Amino acid sequence: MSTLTPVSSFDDLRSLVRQLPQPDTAAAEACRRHEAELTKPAGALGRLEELTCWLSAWQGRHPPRLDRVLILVFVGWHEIAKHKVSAYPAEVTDQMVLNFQAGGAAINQLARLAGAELQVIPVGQGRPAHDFTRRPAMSEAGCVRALNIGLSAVPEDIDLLAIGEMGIANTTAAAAIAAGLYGEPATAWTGPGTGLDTSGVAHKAEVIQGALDRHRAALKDPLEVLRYVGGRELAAMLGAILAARLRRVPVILDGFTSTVPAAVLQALDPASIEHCRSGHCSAEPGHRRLLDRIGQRPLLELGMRLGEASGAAVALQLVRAAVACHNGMATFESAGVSRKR
Ligand SMILES: Cc1cc2ncn([C@H]3O[C@H](COP(=O)(O)O)[C@@H](O)[C@H]3O)c2cc1C
Ligand SMILES: O=C(O)c1cccnc1
Repeated sequence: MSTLTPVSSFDDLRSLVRQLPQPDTAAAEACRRHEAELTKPAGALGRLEELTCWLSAWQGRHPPRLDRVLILVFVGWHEIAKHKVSAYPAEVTDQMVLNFQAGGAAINQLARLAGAELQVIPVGQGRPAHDFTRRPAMSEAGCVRALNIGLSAVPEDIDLLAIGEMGIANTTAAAAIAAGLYGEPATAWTGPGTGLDTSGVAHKAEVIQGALDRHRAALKDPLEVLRYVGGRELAAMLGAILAARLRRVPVILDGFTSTVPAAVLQALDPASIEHCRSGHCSAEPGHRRLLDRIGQRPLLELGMRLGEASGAAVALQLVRAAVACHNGMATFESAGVSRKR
């Protein structure tokens, strides 16, 4: 398998973003033409039809296929957790890694059901992202290491990738990045995460606002925002989304936290996340706001608020439904069905 060359600096990453491959418009066109021949009123499968042509465009083939689907869950640790910004204690992150390995987490069940391989990738275990109320969450070298973990995690022979995360307190980092990226107050992006009450959310927003105020001068550049107030699993997710683009692998995004790295990438180049679709809109209030900002319409809205790629994994069933119809249906001609009058 060919490997993508790791980046050695933020500038290196920026130059990768300037060389992004484009979708295969001929494959997408072949998909649209075939869609029109299938035994149904034109457009009757609604958004499922768009999904198949999106797959064709990025896979560069018609018909699209879903033989190998991969779910990557990046795990990160956060010193910011000590500010009581999560409803759960920091040790849950390690405990959940064991739970993933034992097959007991929600994503283990959903990945199996979706016919997807699941890989859980710890990012900087033993080296939590620093308390960003005091100093940057990561050095540039540390952030680059995390980006490279994501860049190298995407094989070239997969048909579809879903990404997700685990890391107690990472909705704090995600909200801080979103606020920093768009230059907005922390309150606009802060939510309950694992289940804070109203006063807990207010405290979380204060912690984030304090960090934004402290680092204000550094928050002019999207990658610096990620480095100052982010976390290692968020950087790795950005690397994986970028790797997928470079390999022309379509991506399903999960919740608020996994959509934030996509927004950072989009801030570097507005067209850089065209290979991504939002699997669902989570109950974390910042997610709807972020999806509007990056121009994505989620496939599902189920009130899920888990992370772990769980919403993306449920959405994979819709992608499978779309491909099953597109690749399995008869045409008007083959079935002898009359066309529109
Ligand atoms: C048992 C458990 C399993 C999880 N799986 C994902 N998360 C989710 O919750 C965390 C983010 O929320 P916050 O910022 O409020 O800590 C992340 O680990 C995320 O993946 C979980 C959280 C818990 C408690
Ligand atoms: O939307 C998310 O990504 C989310 C929400 C709550 C907890 N963890 C993740």
